[in-house]
Amino acid sequence: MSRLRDIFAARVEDLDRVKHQHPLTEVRRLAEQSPPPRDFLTALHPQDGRVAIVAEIKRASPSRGILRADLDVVDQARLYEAGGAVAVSVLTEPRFFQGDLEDLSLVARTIPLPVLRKDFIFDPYQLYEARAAGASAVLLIASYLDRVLLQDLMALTQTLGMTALVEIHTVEDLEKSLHAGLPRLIGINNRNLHDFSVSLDTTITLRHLIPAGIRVIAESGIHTREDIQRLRSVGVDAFLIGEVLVLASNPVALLRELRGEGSNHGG
Ligand SMILES: O=P(O)(O)OC[C@@H](O)[C@@H](O)c1c[nH]c2ccccc12
Repeated sequence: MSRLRDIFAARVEDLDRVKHQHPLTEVRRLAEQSPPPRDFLTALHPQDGRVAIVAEIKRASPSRGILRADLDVVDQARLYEAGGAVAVSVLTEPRFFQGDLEDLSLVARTIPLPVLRKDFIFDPYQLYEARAAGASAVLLIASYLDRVLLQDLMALTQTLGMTALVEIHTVEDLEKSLHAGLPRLIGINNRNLHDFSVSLDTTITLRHLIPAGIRVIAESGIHTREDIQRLRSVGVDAFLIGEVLVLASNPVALLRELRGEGSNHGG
């Protein structure tokens, strides 16, 4: 549990500081004044039937270190939109991923796609912050949150008009999520957040245990068109892809290839 605990522990410290600078009442007011969020769930089902990719922006990760220190988040977001991504995920954790809430806010103001706040969320304050920054969705990591907290955060996310992406990695996480209310969207993380090992078999094992009606995103370790076809065949609705897109010299071309556009692999 150590790596994930370390990241959350750092996040608890960060949040204490932020709360002193900007009290909850202030952030809540900003959230309430923000325009209604774009619909994340609807975006996952593009009308033209194309493969739904949520493209991620991150400068670094604890498993890989620095990916691209000079990444321009606005340029990258525009490339993702041009490549046909249905939504964008922005890491807002500063220490391990070198992200910032301001990155999310810039992206949300620049492109029309819905934006996911990718962070280590454990406090309602962070949901108001997300909403005020223009997020349409937030990540909730089931393995870290107890059932009651998960339930409260899911409920507030919905009240604020955003979508909760409830992330699971094990059967226990799935059971906890289902008991915490009715998630509308579950992300199966192929990466073990405790030791960072990755296997797409995680999605293949857990997918069929998720009740009908819940949308499913496969997350992490997706590199090729073949990976996508393999995961589509077990009924995954959408794909969250970061590393290969951040490292790509031509993210537009890579997105098109991953989506099967303009290739002879078929859609
Ligand atoms: O870069 P990848 O392997 O394509 O993975 C993206 C995304 O799934 C990953 O960044 C992620 C999934 N769950 C998380 C939780 C916290 C931080 C990051 C993540």
